[in-house]
Amino acid sequence: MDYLDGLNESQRKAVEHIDGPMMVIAGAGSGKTRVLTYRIAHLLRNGVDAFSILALTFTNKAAKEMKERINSIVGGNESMNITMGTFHSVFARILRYNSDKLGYPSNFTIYDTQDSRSLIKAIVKEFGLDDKVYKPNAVQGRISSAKNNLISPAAYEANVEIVSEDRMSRKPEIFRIYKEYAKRCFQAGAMDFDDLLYQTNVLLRDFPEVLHFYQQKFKYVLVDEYQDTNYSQYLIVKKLAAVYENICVVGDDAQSIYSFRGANIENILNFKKDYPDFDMFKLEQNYRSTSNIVKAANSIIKRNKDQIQKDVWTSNNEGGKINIIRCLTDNEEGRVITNRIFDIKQNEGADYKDFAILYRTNAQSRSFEESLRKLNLPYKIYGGLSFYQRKEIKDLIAYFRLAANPKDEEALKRVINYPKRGIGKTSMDSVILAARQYDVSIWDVISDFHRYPVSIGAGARNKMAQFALKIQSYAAQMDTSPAYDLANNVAQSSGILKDLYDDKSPEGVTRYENIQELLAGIKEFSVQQEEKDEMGTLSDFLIDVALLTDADKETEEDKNTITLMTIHASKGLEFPHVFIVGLEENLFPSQLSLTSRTELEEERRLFYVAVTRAEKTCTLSYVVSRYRWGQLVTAEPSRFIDEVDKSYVNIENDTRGRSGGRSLSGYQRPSEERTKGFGQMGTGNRNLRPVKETSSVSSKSKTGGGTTENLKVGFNVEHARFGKGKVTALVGAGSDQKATVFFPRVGQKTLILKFAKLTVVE
Ligand SMILES: Nc1ncnc2c1ncn2[C@@H]1O[C@H](COP(=O)(O)OP(=O)(O)OP(=O)(O)O)[C@@H](O)[C@H]1O
Ligand SMILES: [Mg+2]
Repeated sequence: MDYLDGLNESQRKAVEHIDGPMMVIAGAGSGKTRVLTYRIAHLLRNGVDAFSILALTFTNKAAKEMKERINSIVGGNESMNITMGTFHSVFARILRYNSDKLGYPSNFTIYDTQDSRSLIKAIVKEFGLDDKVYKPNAVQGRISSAKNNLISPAAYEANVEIVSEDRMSRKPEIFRIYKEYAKRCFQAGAMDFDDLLYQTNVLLRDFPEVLHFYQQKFKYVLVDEYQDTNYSQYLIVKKLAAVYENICVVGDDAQSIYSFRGANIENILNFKKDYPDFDMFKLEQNYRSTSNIVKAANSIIKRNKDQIQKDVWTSNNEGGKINIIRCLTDNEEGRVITNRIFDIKQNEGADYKDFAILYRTNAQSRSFEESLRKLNLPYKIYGGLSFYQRKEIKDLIAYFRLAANPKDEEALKRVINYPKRGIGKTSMDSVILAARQYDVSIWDVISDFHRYPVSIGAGARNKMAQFALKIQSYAAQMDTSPAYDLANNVAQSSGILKDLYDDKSPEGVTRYENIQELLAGIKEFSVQQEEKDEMGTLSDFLIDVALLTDADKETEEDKNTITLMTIHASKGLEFPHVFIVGLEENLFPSQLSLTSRTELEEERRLFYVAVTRAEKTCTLSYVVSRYRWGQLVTAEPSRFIDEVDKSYVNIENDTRGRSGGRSLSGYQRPSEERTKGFGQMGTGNRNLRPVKETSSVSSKSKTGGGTTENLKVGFNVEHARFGKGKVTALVGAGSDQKATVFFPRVGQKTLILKFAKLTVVE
């Protein structure tokens, strides 16, 4: 079969467009990413050299999948030679080849968000500023936004408008912090995430021969998720495509959700200005979702004023309605959703990987983790505290970073006295102070006390010098040893492995195992590199690690697991069954977004993104009270629930007015103890109108003793064969209502109430 047969008429036209600028703006699930993939395959089929293609994707995982798909269409492994990945990972590599021009070492460090924050914190402290006013987060946001708009420290300081904005927000010293921050990153041979784009712009601006080289190399440029590019990214793409103008961008203005990171929807409008003769393609048929989901999503997004008109339709089945579940607490939400997943899996033979739980903030994952773990269901959390952010992993990686770039100050400060080698804080403070006075990096001082004398005790000085020697010996092996050999050597001789091995507490054992896992990962990296006939240094490995996006952190055994992630990270992905949780005012939409229409519209786009991830079923949930910031707060259902057209919605367990005195049974949840007087559930139910009345349990299911009428999650029940148990979830209504019950004797069962002989017991 011809590969073009896998496309509809409009998609095919877009794919067959080879030369000249083009743009596809189309709704979710309409095949934009598919068009991009097929278009690359089509280019290759038409004799375009793989080396001349640059494709920018939202995650590295998406790039990997795209390559596999291209290979399956074209045959062979030509896709290996395409430059493809996220903006950050593609340009980090380009910067590595050219770093000397910018005065950076080729093994420059990439500072993660935590590194940046700790550096900002240190600067605020050194400047004697109040860190309650100059909060690292806020300052970092400001610096990041400056960089993404290509505003240098000098330009920042000279910009009257910006400086007066800072003054208005009572942070007039940000320009000084920015300047010092940029200087210190440079001294440390480090770039933060924004620098990867900022410095690429500097490189292409100040070195015409470099620009020329890449313009000639990348004759075809393709960008997915174009609506979320920021100014810095826009300009890179514009410069690279300036000669051949073979540029293809695909996106959906209705899914622009990264404006807080400087993403600029105007880039879509700029495209029209930059390439007046561009060809525009529209895709309107959605292939992903049931028609109920597509229609519900349309009804959400049409409330936004700022959008390009689109008509998305589908010929897929109608499917079920969007379910809305109300829970009392976040813990109950965890249980109910988990049980629902369990049921769908049992009844439909779905795989774990068919399910996604999407939330607004990472902190919401806890209750789901707990209940998934209880039921022993495999899951994977993307984002949040990932493997690479664990202390022991960061410690060992800090050694790797130093081996690649000894000037990396954040890494140096982290491990100069770990494992303990008797270098105290006072000596370190003196060294840091001296480094500032000599205007060099800490590394310069400790590796050459003759040149940079510091008045500290001889003992401390010796220990620091020994540490420097150790790092130098690692650094010497960087370019000659395969990643795994050096990593293993560092893990042993730094003393980290021994330190963790000696700790026999369960946590210590886990940490030791984590280090082994990291080493195993590096081993795998080394083997893969060898297969490509490359050595693969530890510093190559570090780039891969530093630029993993939230959706990338997946290992082999993660493949068939339930996905937990933020909506932001879910962009571009699809799952048969999607649960969007925590639909409450001040959480989603987020409290911070309630001050302006544009911000509220961005939250609504986020909601649209979430709903359009679903293929077969989409479930929304909200709770009446939730623990936030260590306190129980009463929540109101999100306005977004109300905004979905009622014809596509099924409100499931609306139990208003029926909660009576039996709302919370004794052992239902520990939260009850935490919340005396928490009895007025339903008060938060403000805007919700039940679509259909649901009776909790058919009263005909009376059996023997207590009846199961008004059965609720948390009730103790007894079953003739299974014995005593506890209700963990209720699903459906009327004669179809089912209860999931955990029986200590036999495990969990889902029972149809009209058949099951259940008795409520105290
Ligand atoms: N012509 C087609 N025939 C069959 N399946 C298709 C066709 N076009 C797209 N699909 C499928 O529909 C789903 C959505 O496509 P794709 O992910 O490319 O959409 P998208 O527009 O990029 O979505 P998003 O806006 O969420 O990024 C995918 O599973 C894709 O394989
Ligand atoms: Mg896509």
